[in-house]
Amino acid sequence: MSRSKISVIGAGNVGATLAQFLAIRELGDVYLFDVVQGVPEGKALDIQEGAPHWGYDSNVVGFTTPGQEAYKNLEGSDVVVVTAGLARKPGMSRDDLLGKNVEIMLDVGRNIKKYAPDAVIVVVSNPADIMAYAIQKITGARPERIMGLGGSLDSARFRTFIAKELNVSVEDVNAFVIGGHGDDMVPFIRYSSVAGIPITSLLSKEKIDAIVKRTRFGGGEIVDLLKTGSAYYAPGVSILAMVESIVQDKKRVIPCAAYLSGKHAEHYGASGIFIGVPIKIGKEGVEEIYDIDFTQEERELWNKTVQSVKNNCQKVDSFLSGKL
Ligand SMILES: NC(=O)c1ccc[n+]([C@@H]2O[C@H](COP(=O)([O-])OP(=O)(O)OC[C@H]3O[C@@H](n4cnc5c(N)ncnc54)[C@H](O)[C@@H]3O)[C@@H](O)[C@H]2O)c1
Ligand SMILES: O=C(O)C[C@H](O)C(=O)O
Repeated sequence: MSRSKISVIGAGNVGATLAQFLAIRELGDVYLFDVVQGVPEGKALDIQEGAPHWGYDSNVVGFTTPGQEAYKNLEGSDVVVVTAGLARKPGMSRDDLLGKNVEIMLDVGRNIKKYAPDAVIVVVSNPADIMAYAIQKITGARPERIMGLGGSLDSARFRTFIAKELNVSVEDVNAFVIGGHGDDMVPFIRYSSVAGIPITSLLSKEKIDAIVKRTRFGGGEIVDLLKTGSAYYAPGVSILAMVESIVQDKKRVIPCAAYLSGKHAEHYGASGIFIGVPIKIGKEGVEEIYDIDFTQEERELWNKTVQSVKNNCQKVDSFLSGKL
């Protein structure tokens, strides 16, 4: 069996961390791209030289993109992960990155369209649901081939905080977060449990509210601590889980930003946008979307997050108008 080819565009904190995780797990050969001269080559070589200790045979190579010739190396990618773009600093929201990052998506997306039109695309650049929408418009790829990072990371945070509060293994905590990857994401309390026991019977309402709040602002908590950028270790492994499920066709069910149309659009009251919902991830990308029930209160939270994603998609539409 030939090795998978995984391309990572953006060799910054998230991209380089992911590249190393991919190599350590030997999920395929890793191709790293960035606009800053020498950075992708240097980081790829550095990761490659650790191989004897880790024991992996994955090839890790890097390419500087100005002049666009480098992008030819995207050809044959099974997966392309987009981590190129600005990260926020204290005082900023993810939405503040929209203007600059959508410009970067135009450059990146055009090259994916040209060289890797059949790849499954994982969009990480923020705001991720909105950048997934932009990448779909720019590449024209089938929406099922595109997913955005959000829930995989937010759920990992939610599970971590529940496990720490109860002093139990994270392995036994099941929980997920849906909606946009922004401050109005929806940590789903009713579907969260420890070894099948609902968290509502283990934790007080006050404790759960505090965990939900911390999860919603989990990205901002790290930004405030780091000061110079945003999280990358937990994002790296959250993307790794998605890529692993694609290249190994594992069919994992993970909440991610996926495109809603047809019966799912009707169920979720949101059509033609990417937003976090539980999906089955396999070789084909988004292989199934699960429609989950809402109580009245949950539906209100859901509608709020849908509205903010929709507003941002309109900004992308105006930006891309006349450019495609
Ligand atoms: N969706 C999520 O859950 C999630 C999680 C973490 C980070 N992010 C986002 O991922 C992005 C990257 O974060 P980071 O911490 O790695 O930032 P970073 O600044 O460390 O790295 C970004 C890299 O992108 C490169 N870049 C910029 N324009 C490019 C272009 N046109 N082509 C190729 N490369 C280009 C930069 O040179 C830089 O190396 C940010 O937008 C951040 O907000 C999203
Ligand atoms: O918070 C950010 O800006 C980065 C990322 O979306 C995160 O949740 O860590």
